[in-house]
Amino acid sequence: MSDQETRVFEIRPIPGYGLGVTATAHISRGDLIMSEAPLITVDGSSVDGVGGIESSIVKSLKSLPKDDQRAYLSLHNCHGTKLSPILGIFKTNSIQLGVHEADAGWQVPNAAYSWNRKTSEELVYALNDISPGEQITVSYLDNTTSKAPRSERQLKLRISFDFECFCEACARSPKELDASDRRRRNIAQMDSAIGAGSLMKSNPGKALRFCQRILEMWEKEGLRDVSEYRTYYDAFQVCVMHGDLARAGAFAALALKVKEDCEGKDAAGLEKIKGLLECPESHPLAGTTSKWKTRIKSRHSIDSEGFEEWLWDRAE
Ligand SMILES: C[S@@+](CC[C@H](N)C(=O)[O-])C[C@H]1O[C@@H](n2cnc3c(N)ncnc32)[C@H](O)[C@@H]1O
Repeated sequence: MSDQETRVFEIRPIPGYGLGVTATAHISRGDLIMSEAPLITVDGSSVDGVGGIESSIVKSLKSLPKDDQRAYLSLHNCHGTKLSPILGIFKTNSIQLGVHEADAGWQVPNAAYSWNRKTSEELVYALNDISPGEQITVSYLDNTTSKAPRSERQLKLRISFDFECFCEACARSPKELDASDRRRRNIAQMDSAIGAGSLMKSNPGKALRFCQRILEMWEKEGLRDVSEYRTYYDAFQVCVMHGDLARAGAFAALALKVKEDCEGKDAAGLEKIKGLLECPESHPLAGTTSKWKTRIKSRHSIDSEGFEEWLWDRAE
């Protein structure tokens, strides 16, 4: 965990949630909140079944100082007697390394964690600006389930963590919940239409409009996480495919910014997007058609006036 003096959070009981993490200073989107090496890790590919996982945890625990062993055993176990305490604690608190996904399972989290392969640490970055006293929250769900309608999210949280979530996304009025669920279904449909690939080629204006609407809808949902990276990258591909190198470059710049904000400057995949930002025409889809051909010189800078209108100008 970061040095006590520079810590911007504290761990304390939150009524109804057990222990939680609260900001002690102003935190801006893109700030690193904490970085921590795991107490123990289990390599799922080299252990056999549940028994193998348990033996691996026990072995790792025995090699730790007594204080760390006690710290492990004091963690929350939401699985009661269904699993041994060692396994129950592991399943309640472990994070899959390398998976993109602070504390409290939130559907509009203000922070997200990511694995840093270079330092072998889990990092938590702020997704929004966070005020002192505000709870720091991350999603407990994988990228697909966290984007699903409320009933699916609740079911998964009940099964995996045994609680009912009343975060601001889940505790909306029935009318607002209905609108939120519809938005999420709509996003999923547009996402798969773009993912299918043929839309990008046959109707790039519509594909770009879908990207724009997905971003707008997530903003309405109050969620600005690393999934924005994929949407900007899709928009990049639409533009590069049809020869608009200027907008492709701008979308690459936005994709890069999202990834750096949510996962830091060491994030996996940054080199690739930096390369595409420098040279969009190096992408394999570049110039599939010349429908939108532009010269890269005409790129607008992200901060310039009128940038948003220019950026989405080709959306239909
Ligand atoms: C990884 S632990 C988090 C630390 C836990 N709060 C503690 O006191 O040890 C997961 C557990 O925290 C609680 N929790 C997390 N987010 C919650 C939420 N939004 N609403 C209610 N309980 C929550 C649930 O009991 C869940 O099983």
